[in-house]
Amino acid sequence: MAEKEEDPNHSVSGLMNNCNTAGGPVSPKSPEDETSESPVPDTGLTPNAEQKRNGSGTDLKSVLVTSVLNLEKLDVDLYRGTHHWVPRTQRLFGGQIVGQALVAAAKSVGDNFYAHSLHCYFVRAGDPKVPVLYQVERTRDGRSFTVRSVKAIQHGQPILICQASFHMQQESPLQHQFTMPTVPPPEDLLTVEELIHLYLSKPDLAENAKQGLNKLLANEVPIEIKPVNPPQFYRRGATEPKKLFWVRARGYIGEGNMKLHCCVAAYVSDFALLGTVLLPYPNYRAKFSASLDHAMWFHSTFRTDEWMLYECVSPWAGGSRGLVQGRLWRRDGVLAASCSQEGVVRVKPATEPSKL
Ligand SMILES: CCC(=O)SCCNC(=O)CCNC(=O)[C@H](O)C(C)(C)COP(=O)(O)OP(=O)(O)OC[C@H]1O[C@@H](n2cnc3c(N)ncnc32)[C@H](O)[C@@H]1OP(=O)(O)O
Repeated sequence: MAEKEEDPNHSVSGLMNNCNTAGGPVSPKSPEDETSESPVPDTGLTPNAEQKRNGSGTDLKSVLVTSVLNLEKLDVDLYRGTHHWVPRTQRLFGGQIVGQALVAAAKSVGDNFYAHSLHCYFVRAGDPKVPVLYQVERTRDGRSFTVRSVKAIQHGQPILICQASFHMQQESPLQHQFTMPTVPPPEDLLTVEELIHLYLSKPDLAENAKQGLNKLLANEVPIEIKPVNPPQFYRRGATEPKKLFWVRARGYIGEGNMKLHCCVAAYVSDFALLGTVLLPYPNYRAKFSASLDHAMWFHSTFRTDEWMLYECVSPWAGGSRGLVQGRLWRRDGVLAASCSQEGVVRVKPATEPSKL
Protein backbone atom coordinates (compact mmCIF):
# COMPACT_ATOMS: atom_id res chain seq x y z
CA MET A 1 0.00 0.00 0.00
CA ALA A 2 1.26 3.42 -0.86
CA GLU A 3 2.14 5.95 1.79
CA LYS A 4 0.01 8.97 1.06
CA GLU A 5 0.46 12.58 2.14
CA GLU A 6 0.34 12.40 5.95
CA ASP A 7 3.18 10.25 7.18
CA PRO A 8 5.37 10.18 10.26
CA ASN A 9 7.91 12.36 8.55
CA HIS A 10 6.12 15.28 7.17
CA SER A 11 3.86 17.13 9.56
CA VAL A 12 2.81 17.68 13.10
CA SER A 13 0.03 15.19 12.49
CA GLY A 14 2.67 12.77 11.34
CA LEU A 15 4.10 12.89 14.82
CA MET A 16 1.03 11.39 16.33
CA ASN A 17 -0.63 9.44 13.58
CA ASN A 18 -3.43 6.98 14.19
CA CYS A 19 -2.70 4.50 16.88
CA ASN A 20 -3.69 1.14 15.52
CA THR A 21 -3.49 -1.90 17.68
CA ALA A 22 -3.96 -4.51 14.98
CA GLY A 23 -1.86 -7.58 15.20
CA GLY A 24 -1.30 -8.23 18.85
CA PRO A 25 -1.71 -7.52 22.53
CA VAL A 26 -0.77 -3.94 22.17
CA SER A 27 -3.09 -1.66 24.14
CA PRO A 28 -1.08 0.81 26.15
CA LYS A 29 -1.36 0.04 29.83
CA SER A 30 -2.83 2.46 32.30
CA PRO A 31 -0.67 3.81 35.12
CA GLU A 32 -2.73 1.63 37.49
CA ASP A 33 -1.75 -1.48 35.52
CA GLU A 34 1.84 -0.53 35.82
CA THR A 35 1.99 -0.10 39.56
CA SER A 36 1.66 -3.85 40.11
CA GLU A 37 4.67 -5.92 41.02
CA SER A 38 4.68 -7.80 37.71
CA PRO A 39 8.13 -7.86 36.12
CA VAL A 40 8.81 -6.60 32.63
CA PRO A 41 8.03 -9.45 30.21
CA ASP A 42 11.10 -11.36 29.21
CA THR A 43 12.39 -9.87 26.00
CA GLY A 44 15.64 -11.59 26.72
CA LEU A 45 17.03 -8.09 26.68
CA THR A 46 15.19 -6.48 29.58
CA PRO A 47 16.83 -4.86 32.58
CA ASN A 48 16.55 -6.53 35.96
CA ALA A 49 16.15 -3.58 38.27
CA GLU A 50 12.92 -1.65 38.42
CA GLN A 51 13.50 1.94 39.43
CA LYS A 52 11.65 5.15 39.06
CA ARG A 53 12.70 7.23 36.12
CA ASN A 54 14.85 10.07 37.34
CA GLY A 55 12.90 13.23 37.78
CA SER A 56 9.76 12.18 35.94
CA GLY A 57 7.97 10.87 39.00
CA THR A 58 6.61 7.87 37.12
CA ASP A 59 7.48 4.21 37.06
CA LEU A 60 5.43 3.46 33.94
CA LYS A 61 7.41 0.99 31.89
CA SER A 62 8.00 1.86 28.28
CA VAL A 63 5.57 0.11 25.98
CA LEU A 64 8.54 -0.29 23.67
CA VAL A 65 9.93 -2.79 26.20
CA THR A 66 6.73 -4.41 27.38
CA SER A 67 5.17 -4.81 23.94
CA VAL A 68 6.81 -3.55 20.76
CA LEU A 69 10.25 -5.09 21.29
CA ASN A 70 8.99 -8.05 23.29
CA LEU A 71 9.12 -10.74 20.60
CA GLU A 72 7.53 -14.14 20.98
CA LYS A 73 9.88 -17.05 20.39
CA LEU A 74 8.37 -19.61 18.00
CA ASP A 75 11.41 -21.79 17.36
CA VAL A 76 15.18 -21.58 17.31
CA ASP A 77 16.04 -18.21 15.69
CA LEU A 78 12.40 -17.62 14.75
CA TYR A 79 10.34 -14.90 16.43
CA ARG A 80 7.02 -13.16 16.07
CA GLY A 81 6.52 -9.43 16.60
CA THR A 82 3.30 -7.47 16.92
CA HIS A 83 2.45 -3.81 16.51
CA HIS A 84 1.73 -1.02 18.91
CA TRP A 85 1.53 2.17 16.92
CA VAL A 86 0.77 2.14 13.22
CA PRO A 87 1.02 5.33 11.17
CA ARG A 88 -2.09 6.66 9.48
CA THR A 89 -0.61 5.49 6.20
CA GLN A 90 -1.47 1.96 7.35
CA ARG A 91 1.92 0.61 6.41
CA LEU A 92 4.07 -0.60 9.29
CA PHE A 93 6.44 1.94 10.79
CA GLY A 94 9.93 1.18 9.49
CA GLY A 95 11.56 1.85 12.87
CA GLN A 96 9.41 -0.82 14.45
CA ILE A 97 10.50 -3.42 11.91
CA VAL A 98 14.18 -2.47 12.26
CA GLY A 99 13.96 -2.44 16.07
CA GLN A 100 12.29 -5.84 16.15
CA ALA A 101 14.78 -7.29 13.67
CA LEU A 102 17.62 -6.12 15.91
CA VAL A 103 15.95 -7.70 18.95
CA ALA A 104 15.74 -11.00 17.06
CA ALA A 105 19.38 -10.78 15.95
CA ALA A 106 20.63 -9.83 19.42
CA LYS A 107 19.02 -12.87 21.02
CA SER A 108 21.50 -15.19 19.34
CA VAL A 109 24.73 -13.39 20.22
CA GLY A 110 26.79 -13.66 23.38
CA ASP A 111 26.23 -11.35 26.33
CA ASN A 112 29.50 -9.55 25.73
CA PHE A 113 28.72 -8.68 22.09
CA TYR A 114 26.98 -5.38 21.37
CA ALA A 115 25.40 -4.14 18.16
CA HIS A 116 27.72 -1.70 16.43
CA SER A 117 25.95 -1.47 13.07
CA LEU A 118 23.02 -2.63 10.99
CA HIS A 119 22.08 -2.33 7.34
CA CYS A 120 18.52 -2.85 6.17
CA TYR A 121 16.36 -2.67 3.05
CA PHE A 122 12.59 -2.20 3.29
CA VAL A 123 11.55 -4.29 0.33
CA ARG A 124 7.78 -4.38 0.83
CA ALA A 125 5.28 -2.39 2.83
CA GLY A 126 4.48 -3.97 6.18
CA ASP A 127 0.87 -5.07 6.69
CA PRO A 128 -0.52 -3.87 10.05
CA LYS A 129 -3.22 -6.56 10.01
CA VAL A 130 -0.85 -9.46 10.64
CA PRO A 131 2.20 -10.04 12.87
CA VAL A 132 5.73 -10.11 11.48
CA LEU A 133 7.97 -13.18 11.60
CA TYR A 134 11.69 -12.68 12.14
CA GLN A 135 13.98 -15.40 10.86
CA VAL A 136 17.58 -15.14 12.02
CA GLU A 137 20.53 -16.65 10.18
CA ARG A 138 23.75 -16.96 12.19
CA THR A 139 26.01 -15.71 9.42
CA ARG A 140 29.28 -15.72 11.30
CA ASP A 141 30.57 -16.00 14.87
CA GLY A 142 34.02 -14.48 15.24
CA ARG A 143 36.31 -13.69 18.14
CA SER A 144 35.65 -9.93 17.97
CA PHE A 145 32.75 -9.58 15.51
CA THR A 146 29.59 -11.59 15.05
CA VAL A 147 27.20 -11.12 12.15
CA ARG A 148 23.50 -11.96 11.86
CA SER A 149 21.12 -11.73 8.91
CA VAL A 150 17.46 -11.26 9.68
CA LYS A 151 14.54 -11.58 7.34
CA ALA A 152 11.24 -10.00 8.41
CA ILE A 153 8.43 -11.93 6.75
CA GLN A 154 4.71 -11.38 6.18
CA HIS A 155 2.43 -13.41 3.93
CA GLY A 156 5.40 -15.64 3.15
CA GLN A 157 7.46 -12.82 1.66
CA PRO A 158 10.25 -10.64 3.04
CA ILE A 159 9.31 -7.09 3.99
CA LEU A 160 12.77 -6.25 5.40
CA ILE A 161 16.20 -7.72 5.03
CA CYS A 162 18.66 -6.74 7.71
CA GLN A 163 22.23 -7.48 8.53
CA ALA A 164 23.43 -6.64 11.99
CA SER A 165 26.97 -6.83 13.28
CA PHE A 166 27.97 -7.15 16.92
CA HIS A 167 31.33 -6.33 18.45
CA MET A 168 33.03 -7.28 21.67
CA GLN A 169 34.09 -4.12 23.52
CA GLN A 170 37.67 -3.22 22.71
CA GLU A 171 39.79 -0.30 23.89
CA SER A 172 41.65 1.94 21.44
CA PRO A 173 43.62 5.19 21.68
CA LEU A 174 41.82 6.39 18.53
CA GLN A 175 38.86 8.39 19.71
CA HIS A 176 37.16 11.40 18.21
CA GLN A 177 33.70 12.72 17.45
CA PHE A 178 32.01 15.85 16.13
CA THR A 179 30.70 18.39 18.63
CA MET A 180 27.03 18.34 19.53
CA PRO A 181 25.07 21.34 18.21
CA THR A 182 24.29 23.98 20.83
CA VAL A 183 20.55 23.99 21.48
CA PRO A 184 18.20 24.86 24.35
CA PRO A 185 17.83 22.06 26.91
CA PRO A 186 14.67 19.95 26.72
CA GLU A 187 13.35 21.52 29.94
CA ASP A 188 13.04 24.85 28.08
CA LEU A 189 11.06 23.39 25.17
CA LEU A 190 7.52 22.17 24.61
CA THR A 191 6.49 18.67 23.71
CA VAL A 192 4.56 18.05 20.51
CA GLU A 193 1.42 17.61 22.61
CA GLU A 194 1.97 20.95 24.35
CA LEU A 195 2.50 22.61 20.99
CA ILE A 196 -0.76 21.13 19.73
CA HIS A 197 -2.56 22.53 22.80
CA LEU A 198 -1.08 25.91 21.94
CA TYR A 199 -2.36 25.67 18.36
CA LEU A 200 -5.74 24.60 19.70
CA SER A 201 -5.97 27.70 21.86
CA LYS A 202 -5.82 29.96 18.79
CA PRO A 203 -9.26 31.61 18.54
CA ASP A 204 -9.33 31.69 14.72
CA LEU A 205 -8.56 28.00 14.25
CA ALA A 206 -10.85 26.31 11.72
CA GLU A 207 -13.17 23.62 13.10
CA ASN A 208 -11.74 20.85 10.90
CA ALA A 209 -8.22 21.76 12.03
CA LYS A 210 -9.38 21.53 15.67
CA GLN A 211 -10.87 18.12 15.05
CA GLY A 212 -7.69 16.94 13.38
CA LEU A 213 -5.54 18.18 16.23
CA ASN A 214 -7.78 16.60 18.86
CA LYS A 215 -7.56 13.29 17.04
CA LEU A 216 -3.81 13.58 17.11
CA LEU A 217 -3.79 14.18 20.83
CA ALA A 218 -5.72 10.96 21.34
CA ASN A 219 -3.01 8.93 19.62
CA GLU A 220 -0.15 7.38 21.43
CA VAL A 221 3.22 7.26 19.76
CA PRO A 222 5.58 5.51 22.18
CA ILE A 223 8.18 8.26 22.00
CA GLU A 224 8.20 11.84 23.25
CA ILE A 225 9.46 14.68 21.12
CA LYS A 226 10.45 18.28 21.81
CA PRO A 227 11.26 20.15 18.59
CA VAL A 228 14.12 22.62 19.03
CA ASN A 229 12.62 24.89 16.37
CA PRO A 230 8.91 24.07 15.98
CA PRO A 231 8.22 26.19 12.87
CA GLN A 232 11.10 24.50 11.11
CA PHE A 233 9.99 21.13 12.37
CA TYR A 234 6.54 21.64 10.91
CA ARG A 235 7.87 23.01 7.64
CA ARG A 236 5.97 26.32 7.34
CA GLY A 237 8.44 28.13 5.11
CA ALA A 238 11.46 26.99 3.14
CA THR A 239 14.32 26.08 5.44
CA GLU A 240 17.58 24.27 5.01
CA PRO A 241 17.11 20.48 5.09
CA LYS A 242 18.03 20.14 8.74
CA LYS A 243 16.05 19.63 11.93
CA LEU A 244 16.81 19.11 15.57
CA PHE A 245 14.61 17.66 18.27
CA TRP A 246 14.94 16.11 21.68
CA VAL A 247 13.58 12.61 21.81
CA ARG A 248 13.15 9.84 24.36
CA ALA A 249 11.10 6.68 24.79
CA ARG A 250 7.91 7.19 26.76
CA GLY A 251 8.10 5.43 30.09
CA TYR A 252 10.87 3.81 32.05
CA ILE A 253 13.46 1.45 30.58
CA GLY A 254 16.37 1.79 32.97
CA GLU A 255 20.10 1.65 32.57
CA GLY A 256 22.39 -1.29 32.13
CA ASN A 257 20.93 -3.02 29.11
CA MET A 258 22.67 -1.60 26.07
CA LYS A 259 21.34 -4.31 23.77
CA LEU A 260 17.83 -3.17 24.54
CA HIS A 261 18.65 0.53 24.25
CA CYS A 262 20.17 -0.07 20.79
CA CYS A 263 16.90 -1.71 19.69
CA VAL A 264 14.89 1.23 21.05
CA ALA A 265 17.28 3.66 19.33
CA ALA A 266 16.73 1.79 16.06
CA TYR A 267 12.97 2.28 16.54
CA VAL A 268 13.35 5.96 17.38
CA SER A 269 15.84 6.70 14.62
CA ASP A 270 13.33 6.21 11.79
CA PHE A 271 10.92 8.71 13.28
CA ALA A 272 10.52 12.00 11.39
CA LEU A 273 13.87 11.45 9.67
CA LEU A 274 12.80 11.28 6.03
CA GLY A 275 10.67 14.43 6.33
CA THR A 276 13.93 16.41 6.48
CA VAL A 277 14.07 16.04 2.68
CA LEU A 278 10.97 18.23 2.27
CA LEU A 279 12.06 21.17 4.43
CA PRO A 280 13.37 23.33 1.53
CA TYR A 281 10.16 22.79 -0.48
CA PRO A 282 7.10 24.30 1.26
CA ASN A 283 5.34 24.46 -2.10
CA TYR A 284 5.32 20.70 -2.43
CA ARG A 285 3.85 17.98 -0.32
CA ALA A 286 4.54 14.28 -0.39
CA LYS A 287 2.02 12.19 -2.24
CA PHE A 288 4.05 9.05 -1.61
CA SER A 289 7.04 8.58 0.62
CA ALA A 290 8.67 5.59 2.24
CA SER A 291 12.08 4.72 3.55
CA LEU A 292 13.93 2.37 1.23
CA ASP A 293 16.85 1.49 3.45
CA HIS A 294 18.22 2.25 6.87
CA ALA A 295 21.73 1.93 8.21
CA MET A 296 22.79 2.61 11.75
CA TRP A 297 25.98 2.70 13.78
CA PHE A 298 26.14 2.62 17.56
CA HIS A 299 29.04 4.45 19.15
CA SER A 300 28.67 4.66 22.91
CA THR A 301 26.46 3.71 25.81
CA PHE A 302 23.22 5.66 26.18
CA ARG A 303 19.73 5.54 27.63
CA THR A 304 16.82 5.94 25.25
CA ASP A 305 14.47 6.75 28.14
CA GLU A 306 16.47 9.91 28.75
CA TRP A 307 16.39 12.93 26.45
CA MET A 308 18.69 12.62 23.45
CA LEU A 309 19.16 15.22 20.75
CA TYR A 310 18.30 13.97 17.27
CA GLU A 311 20.04 15.94 14.53
CA CYS A 312 18.65 15.18 11.07
CA VAL A 313 20.12 16.50 7.82
CA SER A 314 19.45 15.77 4.18
CA PRO A 315 22.59 16.31 2.10
CA TRP A 316 20.92 15.38 -1.20
CA ALA A 317 17.62 14.89 -2.99
CA GLY A 318 16.98 14.04 -6.62
CA GLY A 319 15.20 11.62 -8.91
CA SER A 320 12.27 11.21 -6.47
CA ARG A 321 14.65 10.04 -3.76
CA GLY A 322 16.24 11.76 -0.81
CA LEU A 323 19.15 10.92 1.42
CA VAL A 324 18.95 11.66 5.13
CA GLN A 325 21.49 11.32 7.90
CA GLY A 326 20.81 11.35 11.60
CA ARG A 327 22.91 11.75 14.70
CA LEU A 328 21.65 10.85 18.14
CA TRP A 329 23.44 12.77 20.88
CA ARG A 330 23.43 12.12 24.58
CA ARG A 331 22.63 15.32 26.37
CA ASP A 332 26.13 15.41 27.83
CA GLY A 333 27.46 15.84 24.28
CA VAL A 334 28.56 12.27 23.60
CA LEU A 335 27.67 10.99 20.12
CA ALA A 336 25.56 7.91 20.80
CA ALA A 337 24.58 6.71 17.33
CA SER A 338 24.51 7.74 13.66
CA CYS A 339 22.22 6.61 10.89
CA SER A 340 21.63 7.05 7.17
CA GLN A 341 18.58 6.41 5.11
CA GLU A 342 17.40 6.83 1.56
CA GLY A 343 13.72 7.22 0.88
CA VAL A 344 11.46 7.51 -2.10
CA VAL A 345 9.70 10.91 -1.97
CA ARG A 346 7.20 11.62 -4.73
CA VAL A 347 5.64 15.06 -4.44
CA LYS A 348 2.81 17.16 -5.77
CA PRO A 349 2.30 20.93 -5.57
CA ALA A 350 0.87 21.99 -2.21
CA THR A 351 -2.46 23.45 -3.20
CA GLU A 352 -3.76 24.06 0.30
CA PRO A 353 -1.92 26.05 2.97
CA SER A 354 -1.25 24.21 6.19
CA LYS A 355 -4.03 24.57 8.75
CA LEU A 356 -1.48 24.75 11.56
C1 LIG B 1 8.88 6.68 8.64
C2 LIG B 1 9.10 6.13 7.29
C3 LIG B 1 8.56 4.76 7.27
O1 LIG B 1 8.42 4.14 8.26
S1 LIG B 1 8.21 4.13 5.76
C4 LIG B 1 7.93 2.47 6.14
C5 LIG B 1 9.10 1.62 5.83
N1 LIG B 1 9.34 1.54 4.44
C6 LIG B 1 8.47 0.89 3.61
O2 LIG B 1 7.42 0.41 3.98
C7 LIG B 1 8.88 0.75 2.19
C8 LIG B 1 8.71 -0.68 1.76
N2 LIG B 1 9.01 -0.82 0.38
C9 LIG B 1 8.06 -0.67 -0.56
O3 LIG B 1 6.89 -0.45 -0.28
C10 LIG B 1 8.53 -0.82 -1.95
O4 LIG B 1 9.82 -1.29 -1.98
C11 LIG B 1 8.44 0.51 -2.69
C12 LIG B 1 9.31 1.57 -2.08
C13 LIG B 1 7.01 1.03 -2.71
C14 LIG B 1 8.90 0.18 -4.08
O5 LIG B 1 8.45 1.13 -4.95
P1 LIG B 1 7.76 0.71 -6.35
O6 LIG B 1 8.61 -0.27 -7.03
O7 LIG B 1 7.48 1.99 -7.02
O8 LIG B 1 6.46 0.00 -5.79
P2 LIG B 1 5.10 -0.28 -6.53
O9 LIG B 1 5.33 -0.61 -7.95
O10 LIG B 1 4.39 -1.25 -5.66
O11 LIG B 1 4.35 1.15 -6.43
C15 LIG B 1 3.98 1.74 -5.25
C16 LIG B 1 3.15 2.96 -5.60
O12 LIG B 1 3.97 3.90 -6.30
C17 LIG B 1 3.42 4.13 -7.59
N3 LIG B 1 4.51 4.27 -8.53
C18 LIG B 1 5.38 3.30 -8.89
N4 LIG B 1 6.27 3.81 -9.74
C19 LIG B 1 5.94 5.11 -9.92
C20 LIG B 1 6.47 6.17 -10.66
N5 LIG B 1 7.55 5.98 -11.42
N6 LIG B 1 5.91 7.39 -10.60
C21 LIG B 1 4.83 7.60 -9.84
N7 LIG B 1 4.26 6.62 -9.06
C22 LIG B 1 4.81 5.41 -9.14
C23 LIG B 1 2.57 2.92 -7.89
O13 LIG B 1 1.57 3.21 -8.79
C24 LIG B 1 2.00 2.63 -6.51
O14 LIG B 1 0.97 3.54 -6.19
P3 LIG B 1 -0.45 3.03 -5.64
O15 LIG B 1 -0.17 2.47 -4.28
O16 LIG B 1 -0.92 1.99 -6.58
O17 LIG B 1 -1.30 4.27 -5.59
